[in-house]
Amino acid sequence: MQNASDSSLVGDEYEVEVGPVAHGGHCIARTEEGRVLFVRHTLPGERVIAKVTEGDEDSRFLRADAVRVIEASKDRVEAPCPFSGPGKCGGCDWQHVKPGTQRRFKGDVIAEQLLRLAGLTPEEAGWDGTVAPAPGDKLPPGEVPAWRTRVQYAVDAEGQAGLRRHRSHEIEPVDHCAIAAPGVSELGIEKRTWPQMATVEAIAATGSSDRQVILTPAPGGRLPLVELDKPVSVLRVDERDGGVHRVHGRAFVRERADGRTYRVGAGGFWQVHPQAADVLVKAVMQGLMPRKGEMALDLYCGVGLFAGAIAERVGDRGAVLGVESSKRAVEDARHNLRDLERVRIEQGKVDQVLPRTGITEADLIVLDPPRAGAGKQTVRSLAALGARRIAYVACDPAALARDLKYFSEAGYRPRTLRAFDLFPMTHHVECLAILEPVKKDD
Ligand SMILES: C[S@@+](CC[C@H](N)C(=O)[O-])C[C@H]1O[C@@H](n2cnc3c(N)ncnc32)[C@H](O)[C@@H]1O
Repeated sequence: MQNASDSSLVGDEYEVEVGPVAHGGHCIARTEEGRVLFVRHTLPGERVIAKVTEGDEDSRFLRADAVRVIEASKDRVEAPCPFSGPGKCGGCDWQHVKPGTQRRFKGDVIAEQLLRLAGLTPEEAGWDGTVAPAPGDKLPPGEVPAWRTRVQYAVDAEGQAGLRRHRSHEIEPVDHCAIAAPGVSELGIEKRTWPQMATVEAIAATGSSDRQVILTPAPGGRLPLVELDKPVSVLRVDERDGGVHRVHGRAFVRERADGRTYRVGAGGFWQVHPQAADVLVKAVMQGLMPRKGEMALDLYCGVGLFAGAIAERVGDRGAVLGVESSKRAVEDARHNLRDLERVRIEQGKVDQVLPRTGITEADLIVLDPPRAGAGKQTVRSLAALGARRIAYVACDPAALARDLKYFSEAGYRPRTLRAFDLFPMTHHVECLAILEPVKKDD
């Protein structure tokens, strides 16, 4: 993002020694005058020329790209993707870093957030400090896990699909995304033009051959006749109300996890890494250890992933209540779990639905909120239900740490914490905290 003010420092260059990794895919450095820089495309310990990309004289910190490396870290590699680098595609943050070191960086960020926002050391959080790769993602040097089963391409004025540059509306033209799953790459979105379109989202389901393309026309744009080499369903986003409508084929894709098939309608949430749903279900079940006859809540339940897994385990005498705000996802969840009689799905926001249900206690709770986390009020009302264990699935370690602090104030502490690298090459990381009530004599 260019800063146009008179005091803009965009374009200025500083030679700096690079400090630690910070949350967001950059490292911290200071200029000789003491200005704080968030520098991308570098690693801790490097000496680089950092060119300012955002900020002015009055900014608390400046954003910058390392445009020249003077002293390289031993953990630096040549980025396997030619579209990665200063000013290019903004999708990946760590292409230039060895995969094991990427995971170490993510671990450093989690540790820093836990300490700063929750006052927890790794030991106190029940975490061994590691970030586990997804099964199959440990590859020979130079090879990149092709994990993105959902890719949103932006389309330029000529109808060419590309990927957005970092913090920008500008588009980097690409002929292939290195981290796109094979099912997405095979659709060849980059190989044809998309006149009058603003974005094209490609989805390749896991465990079924379903492929889907969701088109968003540019303002006033008309839908093109879409003919791809592969069988694919096509949907379009209505620019007036944001609704997603079927053009041809199915209005959903079928995903598989934990031995069940889940229908996911357009725009509905499903984990992007093909192993993620299985990895998380397994870890949540290991952490909660559901018992026959227990009553569980699956909050922010999407299309019912954890509700389905828990319901199978608590059996006919148990019960599961799922809560989800998206109407479409609720329809899918009810359809997906229709064989499980003791599952009920309620539509609405967690903080509004829970009081309405009249539920005053639960044995187990899973919550998997969006990036912002659950927040103080919701955490308090969950703690009041007295669950013997709570599984908190988090895609943002900062939000997790904030909510862990609220849980601690409400009498829950982490029993274990695990972290998974379900977004290789990017700064994103998934965490799972299993919480339990603090005992009186603790
Ligand atoms: C990270 S997704 C998790 C979905 C599901 N647990 C899964 O793994 O597939 C978060 C979900 O929460 C829903 N959501 C967002 N805000 C919500 C709220 N305040 N109350 C209930 N659901 C919400 C979103 O629609 C989305 O489906």
